[in-house]
Amino acid sequence: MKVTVVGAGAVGASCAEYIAIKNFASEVVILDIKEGYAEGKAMDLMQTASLNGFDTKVVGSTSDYSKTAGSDICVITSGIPRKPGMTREELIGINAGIVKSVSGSLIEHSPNTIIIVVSNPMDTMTYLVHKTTDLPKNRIIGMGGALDSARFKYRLAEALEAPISDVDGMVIGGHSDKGMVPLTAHATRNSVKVSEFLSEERLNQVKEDTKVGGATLTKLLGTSAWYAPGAAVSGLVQAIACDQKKMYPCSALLAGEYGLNDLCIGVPVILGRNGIENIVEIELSAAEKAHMQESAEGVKKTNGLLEL
Ligand SMILES: NC(=O)C1=CN([C@@H]2O[C@H](COP(=O)(O)OP(=O)(O)OC[C@H]3O[C@@H](n4cnc5c(N)ncnc54)[C@H](O)[C@@H]3O)[C@@H](O)[C@H]2O)C=CC1
Ligand SMILES: O=C([O-])CC(=O)C(=O)O
Repeated sequence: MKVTVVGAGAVGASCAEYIAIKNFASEVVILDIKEGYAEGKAMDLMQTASLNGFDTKVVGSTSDYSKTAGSDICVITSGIPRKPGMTREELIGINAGIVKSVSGSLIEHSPNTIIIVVSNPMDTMTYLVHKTTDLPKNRIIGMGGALDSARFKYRLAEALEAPISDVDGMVIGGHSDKGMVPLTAHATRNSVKVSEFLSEERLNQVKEDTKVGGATLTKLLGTSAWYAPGAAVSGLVQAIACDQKKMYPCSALLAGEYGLNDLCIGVPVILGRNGIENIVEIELSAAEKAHMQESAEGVKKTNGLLEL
């Protein structure tokens, strides 16, 4: 199992590290345009192999896509992150060009690959890859919901004063400050609805804190987060590589599911060796449906800025 990660920055390096530590891939190639940067990150990571007990070979490459040839899974993290006060949507001008050229180069060397898009604005960048490549739709996946759901569980556990392992919950919708739809009515603590323990007001606070999870960290760090994004990507990569058939909310191209068409947005999917093996349609309340519709309108507005 060969995995390529484009972008050796904060998220790319974190994701490569988690994939290597989990020890399910034979090779991880990290590629960046900054001379020597990916080679340096790869060497540093390889020097953790004996300490962390993994056999995955980590290779760095400066813009040489021949090293990525035959990758089963490619992750795109190349592009600029936001700074405090910015929205993810503001990154489209620079990141669209990067994601388009990177996905083309990856597919040229790995025509059978599955692509996971991370660069922001992620739902629109995922749509861009669908529109500008010939890959079948099950092989283009956007990562956002897995991260947003992890943040939702963190906030739920905080409110419940419970260990995170007691908590389950999912976030669907667009990966944006306003577009996320945390499914509070479905969230549970050991299969008991969290609404049995938390007031509507507290649950609304959890929802709002979840939606601005990325912005909160960007304000604290001066740039956007990397540990949880890297861990979330590695979870998706492992689900595909190990054919786990796990359900994650991912940005998928919709054709009628959830009453939505011709956009990529976060919905629950089953991930296995073929990428998105199924889109799961769950029953939403009237309020959740309305929020999902509003979220889709936001994503479509950003998609409209693409020069296709
Ligand atoms: N979808 C999600 O949940 C998340 C998305 N992100 C997004 O991921 C992206 C990366 O974030 P960071 O790693 O923090 O940024 P970073 O600035 O640390 O790293 C980005 C790397 O991409 C490289 N790069 C730029 N153009 C390239 C090209 N054409 N080919 C190869 N490499 C290229 C840069 O040299 C840099 O090393 C940002 O757009 C950020 O908004 C970040 C966190 C979560
Ligand atoms: O907040 C950002 O810009 C990066 C990101 O998507 C996240 O951490 O959720």
